[in-house]
Amino acid sequence: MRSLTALPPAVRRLQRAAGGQPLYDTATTRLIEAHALDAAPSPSLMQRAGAALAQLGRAIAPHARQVWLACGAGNNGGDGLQAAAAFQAAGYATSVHWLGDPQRCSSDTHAAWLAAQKAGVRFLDSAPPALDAQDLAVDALLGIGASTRQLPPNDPLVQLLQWLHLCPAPVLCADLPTGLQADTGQYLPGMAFERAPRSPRHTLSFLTLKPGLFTGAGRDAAGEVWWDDLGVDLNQHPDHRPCAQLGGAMALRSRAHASHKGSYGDVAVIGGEGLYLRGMGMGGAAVLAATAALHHGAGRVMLALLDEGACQLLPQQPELMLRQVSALHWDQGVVVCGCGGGQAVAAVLPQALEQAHRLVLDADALNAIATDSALQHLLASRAHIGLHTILTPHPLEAARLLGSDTTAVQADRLQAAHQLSQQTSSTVVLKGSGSIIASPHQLPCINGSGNALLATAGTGDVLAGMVGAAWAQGLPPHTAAQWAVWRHGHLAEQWPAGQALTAGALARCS
Ligand SMILES: NC(=O)C1=CN([C@@H]2O[C@H](COP(=O)(O)OP(=O)(O)OC[C@H]3O[C@@H](n4cnc5c(N)ncnc54)[C@H](O)[C@@H]3O)[C@@H](O)[C@H]2O)[C@@H](O)CC1
Ligand SMILES: [K+]
Repeated sequence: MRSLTALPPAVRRLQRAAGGQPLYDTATTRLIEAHALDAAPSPSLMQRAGAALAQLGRAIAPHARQVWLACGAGNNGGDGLQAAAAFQAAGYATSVHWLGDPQRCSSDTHAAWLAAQKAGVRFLDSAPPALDAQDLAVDALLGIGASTRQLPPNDPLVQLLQWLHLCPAPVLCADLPTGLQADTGQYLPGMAFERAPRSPRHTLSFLTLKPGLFTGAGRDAAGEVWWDDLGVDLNQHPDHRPCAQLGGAMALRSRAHASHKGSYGDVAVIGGEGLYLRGMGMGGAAVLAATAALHHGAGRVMLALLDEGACQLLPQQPELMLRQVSALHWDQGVVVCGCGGGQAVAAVLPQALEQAHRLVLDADALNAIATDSALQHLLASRAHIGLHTILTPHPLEAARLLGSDTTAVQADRLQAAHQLSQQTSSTVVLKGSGSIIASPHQLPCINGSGNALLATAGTGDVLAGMVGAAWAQGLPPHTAAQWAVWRHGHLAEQWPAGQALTAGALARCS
């Protein structure tokens, strides 16, 4: 049994329920650190970081006999050395690989090196001790000071990283997993492994929470994320502005007894290219979006299939009202356009872009807009005439709209979502691990829920329907997107073990 009662109040396990936590980029974290260091705190920030690592380490691995710490040459390594002194003082057999040099390190790290020596920590220069699953390893090689450089395969840092990767004991990362970039959630070149690590990961982030822990490769790299502000007030200076916030649990408003279907808005889904057009029926995607909108609380859901009236009734979901596009009321409710729209959706987009008051654009609608400058102009003009739009691209769709490529989008997901939001004056949901929600003039949000069960066909259509449902029920667009993305991920997290997640089942979940 893990006991977390020994943790000091400043060390907080990040609960998914704690949405709204501010996230800070490296430049701002450095500013906060500099202001804090100016006050010459005692104990020093590094001593606090080391003590917090040791305390969390003891909670993660309460039956550890041995603790091994891989410490780099910079201050991240200094945090590790302070932790080593604390582990040794607490009675653990503690050993360290340190890549630093007492003649060349910072004064804080020098003090940490002296503390570790005084405590009796063993300094190693050959293989690490044989650890088992009860023991603990600490990654204190690189933190926010990591920079791109070419390391030869026999470089000691590369070797230590490999040992950490193959280590059977859980690994506690000091501040950041080594090589993960704090601002983007991408690994530095040469620092990523193809296979998942052998043991669980925890990360204790110091001073601030960093966006890179929650998006891109960050969630896999960091494992469970913890945070210690080291006793520093992050709000002490107006320049300490977060770059994003972490999205968490949200609830829709409770329903008044005296309400009716009109109180919860309409969603109209347009999509589902017919089989006759190119031999590929895509009605399922539109049905999934509409079903999800229905099961997530929209008062009424209309479905306009782009199949020339081939489908006349949906016996499996009779609540969905079939409509022709010409019969839709563009000024009412929310229009979700694009799911399974194929090539047929291009024909309805001019009208949707010009007339739909609240428009969610997904999938093929985004692809059609990316290749048509007239549609791009219509999209960008919507905000100027009081019409609102939410885009739900995956990285490739975002790349097409931005005229870039997936690698560039993934290299800085926050920036890509921000740029697309500015370019289109829309709320953007950039999907993927750690989905980003960005809107003009709002702090972006990184969603904290979800798992790889969602990596199956149709889950994006379900999300588009859920966004539409939340928006139709009266949430503002940014909040509606946040709610839907969080809920979508949360449902996947709650999915019964051993049961396959299908988009159809997800759409019916609420
Ligand atoms: N100064 C302090 O008192 C505090 C420091 N803190 C820690 O300090 C860290 C930042 O320290 P630093 O600025 O020294 O940076 P790091 O310790 O993260 O990294 C810098 C060191 O790594 C080397 N390095 C960088 N990129 C490399 C690469 N690709 N391959 C090999 N070596 C590389 C540099 O030459 C330098 O020696 C934070 O992440 C945090 O862990 C925090 O605990 C707050 C308190
Ligand atoms: K680290």
